[in-house]
Amino acid sequence: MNILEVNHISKKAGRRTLVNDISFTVGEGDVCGFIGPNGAGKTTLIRMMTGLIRPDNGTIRLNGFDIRRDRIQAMNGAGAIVESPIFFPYMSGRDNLLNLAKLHADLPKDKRAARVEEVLGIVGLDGRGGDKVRTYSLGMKQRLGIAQALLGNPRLILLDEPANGLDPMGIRELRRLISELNEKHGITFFVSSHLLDELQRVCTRFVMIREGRLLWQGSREEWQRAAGERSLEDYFVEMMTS
Ligand SMILES: Nc1ncnc2c1ncn2[C@@H]1O[C@H](COP(=O)(O)OP(=O)(O)OP(=O)(O)O)[C@@H](O)[C@H]1O
Repeated sequence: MNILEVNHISKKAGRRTLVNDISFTVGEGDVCGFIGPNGAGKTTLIRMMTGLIRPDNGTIRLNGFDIRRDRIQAMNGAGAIVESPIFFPYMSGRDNLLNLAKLHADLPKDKRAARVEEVLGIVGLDGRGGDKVRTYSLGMKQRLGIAQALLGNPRLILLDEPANGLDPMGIRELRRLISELNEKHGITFFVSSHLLDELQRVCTRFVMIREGRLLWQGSREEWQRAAGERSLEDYFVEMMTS
């Protein structure tokens, strides 16, 4: 089953076309890398996928629900970090999550605290849940962001440039967390990134865009067949410049 379907999506800002008739699908259980150079339209597309902005044309379905017509149901099964997650720095990670848990109508009041402990444990922040967020490293803030995305028990998580600004250790932890959530909890991921090497290690599928247009989509195996001996990075640069 396709957990994410993007059908003929276009978006203009004034006369400028930011996204031009893009279609692709992501199957349940995939970790899909979303690749494109700066300004390709990745953030614009992810913002449309989460219903933050409206496309001019086309439809987007999350878990089978149209994000425009049935946003609540569509986002019910999805979690997202689109801009850097914003937390109150003077509150603990745990209290931030308890606060955000109130937004999940399907999480009853008496289950909130247990769910918060559970997601803190999943992202490896259980030992630091009581510390104020301002004492967290960027990597810990990213993990707290993922914990927030996990609160509603999503089947799909969308991440826009989650590795931005992270050091190599932070990137490795993030990669491990994505793999673990995918393998142990069956969560599908759609992750935009410039870090091709990182994506190559974790992704089962790729969607590539340039100047608002779809350039390539396919599985890791198809990608490897096409790239041959070349590294993902070399092949990417070749496709982007051809
Ligand atoms: N509201 C807007 N009005 C005009 N132009 C915009 C608007 N939003 C985005 N753009 C432009 O659209 C293009 C695509 O932007 P977008 O942020 O989606 O790209 P991106 O692929 O996420 O890039 P990056 O990797 O640099 O974050 C950019 O050239 C950007 O300047």
